[in-house]
Amino acid sequence: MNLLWSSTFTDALGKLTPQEQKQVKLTATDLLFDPKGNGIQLHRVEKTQGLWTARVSQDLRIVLHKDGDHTLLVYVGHHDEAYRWAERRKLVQHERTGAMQIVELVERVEERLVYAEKVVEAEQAKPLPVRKPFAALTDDQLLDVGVPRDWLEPVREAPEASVDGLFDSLPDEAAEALLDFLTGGRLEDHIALKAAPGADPYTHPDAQRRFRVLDNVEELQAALDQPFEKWAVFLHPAQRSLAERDWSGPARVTGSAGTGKTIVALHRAVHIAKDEADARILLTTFSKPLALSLGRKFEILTEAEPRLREKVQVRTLDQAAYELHAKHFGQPSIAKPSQIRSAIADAIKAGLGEGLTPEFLFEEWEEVVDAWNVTEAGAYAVVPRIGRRTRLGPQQRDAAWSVFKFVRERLVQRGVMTWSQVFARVQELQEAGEAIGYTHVVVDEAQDLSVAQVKFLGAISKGRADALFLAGDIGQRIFHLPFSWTRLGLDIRGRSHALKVNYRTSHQIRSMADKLLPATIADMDGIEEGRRGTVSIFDGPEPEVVLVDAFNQERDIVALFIRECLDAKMLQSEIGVLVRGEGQLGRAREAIKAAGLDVRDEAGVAIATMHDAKGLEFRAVVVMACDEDVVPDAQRLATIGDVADLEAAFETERHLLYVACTRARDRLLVTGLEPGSEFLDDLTSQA
Ligand SMILES: Nc1ncnc2c1ncn2[C@@H]1O[C@H](COP(=O)(O)OP(=O)(O)OP(=O)(O)O)[C@@H](O)[C@H]1O
Repeated sequence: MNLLWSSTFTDALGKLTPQEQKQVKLTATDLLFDPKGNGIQLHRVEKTQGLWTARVSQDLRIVLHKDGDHTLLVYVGHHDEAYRWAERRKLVQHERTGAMQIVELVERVEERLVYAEKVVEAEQAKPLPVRKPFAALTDDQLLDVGVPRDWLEPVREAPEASVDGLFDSLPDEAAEALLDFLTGGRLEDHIALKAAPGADPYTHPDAQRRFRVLDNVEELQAALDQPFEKWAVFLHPAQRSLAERDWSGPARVTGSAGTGKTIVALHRAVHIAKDEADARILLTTFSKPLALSLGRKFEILTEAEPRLREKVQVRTLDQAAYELHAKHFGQPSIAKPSQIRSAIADAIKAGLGEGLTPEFLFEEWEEVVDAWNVTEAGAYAVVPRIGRRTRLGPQQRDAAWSVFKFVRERLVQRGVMTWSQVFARVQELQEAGEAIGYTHVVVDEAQDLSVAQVKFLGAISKGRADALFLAGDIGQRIFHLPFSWTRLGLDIRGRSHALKVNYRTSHQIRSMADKLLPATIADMDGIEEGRRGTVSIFDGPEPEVVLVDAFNQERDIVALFIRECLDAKMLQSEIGVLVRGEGQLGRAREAIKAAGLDVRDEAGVAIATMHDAKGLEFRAVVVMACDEDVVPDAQRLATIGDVADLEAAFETERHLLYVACTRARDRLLVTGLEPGSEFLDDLTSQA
């Protein structure tokens, strides 16, 4: 006997009070021990075959589906409402795909009446004919993407204005396919897998996104104990397949912001931990706040199986390299950027680096000399100056090298080393076959890896086919100039796959943010990432872009927006105000104060720079201070020493605005002073 639960049960449970949730937990646990429900009062739901209710308390009922070997928890709610829910649904195996679906009954009569009324009204007013976007689709086309047979006609008859309601009623796989079709995609890209005859309808990939088999009582209790996170259980088939595949080499999951790449990385780590007895996994990312957040999610995911935690370490990649260095060579003392700058300044004072600016030399050090760990003049003459397009003649190279030699000597004198040097030494360990303590590395936010980090990971990927799994979005690269991974020994060609369902951001906000980036972005290895064809799973209000003439006008508009969000029952902590840099944080604070709130309140409205916002999400976001000289950051662009690098830096500024806008779930407001950031023209374009 199998006990399963569905995502609809999870949603309904989340709406009950903690006290009610406890009562449900007791009854659900009883059902696990007694799936036949002998000791529990069960009642058949008269109008629907296979559905029953189980009594939790005088008022609460769990709705169950019982069929052969399976008992499925589908819903929970107060008596009348639970029955109403059950009477309007049935569970059926889809005739074409073989996936089990919860199908809403089509209320044909009622619909026809409403529709007829609309037609009459429409005739009276003589408006344009009603557009039905799916009218021409055949039964086969619709069945192939998982539309239930009962819904073929209602789908074809649905007027464009009512498609949102239609999508709410359809199984997710069908809704996603039709939504993509509506926005220019192809239904052929969504043809569902067909299960083998006689296969368990609950194990179909589309069924697994809504149903979960409970293996043991710990799993049920863990799921019921805490505010239940859907991502921990109900993966999209594409997410599950990437997390659980047997990869033949290093692999990468891509996808635009909010498509669940982090979720896949987490599930990948858990999958390896479950699958491989001797696995030692490093689950990592680039910043401490992101590593903390990854760690918290990992705890949630392993709630039912805490023993898996012994196999996984969550920390930043720098921290992991630091620890390895400390263990094998002693604790490194890391050089600060200010030390490098002052060494360059001293070298110039000493007459070195003739004709080259300190800024150019610093960037050359960061992007080329240190990044590639170039230690000799000969190597500098041949190093691929990727990302640097200003050519250096032999004399300039010599002049530059004299500075870098000086800097290297200075670092040795001071007993400090750069991160690149730390990674290079740890990489040598790995290449020499020393056990570095990790069998697998799972990296989130991989678009922002440095050259030295990619080289190190490249060495790890040689160890075993499935040693390395990366998650990242090239469109969100905000820290480094682009470079080729393949040239550094990390080859993911043929193993990079994009996710297309956005779980975080409303359709309206995502569509607007997408306009900031081209439809396709290629990385330096020529791997193309198509960004179109992504669908959001929910709708929301249109985002707004407002430009004003004065700071106080902007402040008042933002304050009003925050008040509106609070009136709409959002918590303060669910609202974020994001700005380009430290210099604009004051504007954010003023707006929050003007909304009558305390800026020091830890649980208050969050304020962050766009860089720090990476990895965060809020129900409402204000991207503030998008002025002409702030986004892109005019000061930063002015200090770029290599003129040819300007273009690449300009792109990272665009990425930053994309990252900021895509932190929003339901509401987005973008503000600035007239004439505003040039990127806002793209954001508001009609294309
Ligand atoms: N299968 C799922 N079911 C429910 N929610 C999901 C699922 N996958 C992802 N989410 C939710 O969608 C949101 C975005 O997920 P996640 O942070 O993994 O996306 P991402 O692609 O890594 O985003 P970014 O590129 O902005 O870092 C999160 O709130 C996450 O919990």
